[in-house]
Amino acid sequence: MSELDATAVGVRFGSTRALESVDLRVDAGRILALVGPSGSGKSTFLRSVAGFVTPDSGTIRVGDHVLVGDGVMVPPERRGLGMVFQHHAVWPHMSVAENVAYPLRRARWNRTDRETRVAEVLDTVELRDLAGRAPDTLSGGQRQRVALARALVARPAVLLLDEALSALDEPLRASLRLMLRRLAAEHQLTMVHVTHDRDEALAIGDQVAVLNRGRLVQAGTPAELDSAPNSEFVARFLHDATCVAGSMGDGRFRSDDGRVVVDRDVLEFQSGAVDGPAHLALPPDGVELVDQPTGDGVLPVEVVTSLYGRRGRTVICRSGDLELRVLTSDMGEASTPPSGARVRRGFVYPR
Ligand SMILES: Nc1ncnc2c1ncn2[C@@H]1O[C@H](COP(=O)(O)OP(=O)(O)OP(=O)(O)O)[C@@H](O)[C@H]1O
Repeated sequence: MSELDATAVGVRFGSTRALESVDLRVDAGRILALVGPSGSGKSTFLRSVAGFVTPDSGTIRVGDHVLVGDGVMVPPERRGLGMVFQHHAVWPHMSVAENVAYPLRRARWNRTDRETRVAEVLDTVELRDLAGRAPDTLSGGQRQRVALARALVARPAVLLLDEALSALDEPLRASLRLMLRRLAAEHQLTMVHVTHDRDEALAIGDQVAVLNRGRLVQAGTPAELDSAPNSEFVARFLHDATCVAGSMGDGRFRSDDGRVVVDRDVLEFQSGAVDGPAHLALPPDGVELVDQPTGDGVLPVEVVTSLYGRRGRTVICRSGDLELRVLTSDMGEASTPPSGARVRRGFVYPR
């Protein structure tokens, strides 16, 4: 049980800046979910912690142990970390138990201690009954749990998960998310979980960090990120928000084309007050469909199509060049389709 502390980590591959002065911290026994679009630097961060990538600046510490920085670069095998990848690297010629025992064998544990520890870990990941099985007789989810057990067996200080659930289908994925949450709580395991799936990041992380183009954009609890995205990018990425360019003035937001005019009362300013050029981000649950195309904060829309979801139907509308998503609880019953969308909540950022 150790905290992970990364300060000002920078990584460059030739002319590509993969990470730029990233600060991230995970408390002991907590899960940090790292999310961002493809190429944002998630794997590079994880690989820097694991020791497969050498940062050109910054410090990485686990507990009191400096892994990177101050002239130190500890090799991967001496970092005491566990890692699980998307595609389970389980050795086909070894049984489940032999796979899990492998790190202990390399660390020269004696046979009795090894067997006790392997049985314990197989219990943890609910695989004890399959200890003697060959990996090619297991399901994908079972094989991924073997990889997890092997990463856990030597009691890593921090567990690193690189898209570790991404190759699995629901509902297996959901059950492994729960298993990871339980492991962190019951065994006080510190984890960094990299995923491109924002719902998974919010579900699994005690803290969620959003990366974009190698920079940390926002970090906070899932509730903080959900309710207060600090930038247009996070509003788009986490909320599917529609973004409109315009400006703030006279107590309202007005889009450049004049189609969207919204009173300040329903607007939130997560990155401080804005006066002048601005972006308005409209999350789907911040807009409601109405029968009239005009009115206060209403823009005329045409319904294009809709997607069913458990929280309601997401209606895709068009208003001029703008494509707008609206989360609605009732749709499809009305005899005439809605012709307006009223803004009830929007986020404003400087432009
Ligand atoms: N070994 C490498 N050599 C050169 N460039 C690299 C290397 N590894 C990563 N990059 C570049 O660094 C940037 C960040 O890549 P990284 O794999 O960390 O992103 P990611 O967020 O994990 O993406 P994905 O979700 O697609 O896996 C990208 O521009 C990528 O092309």
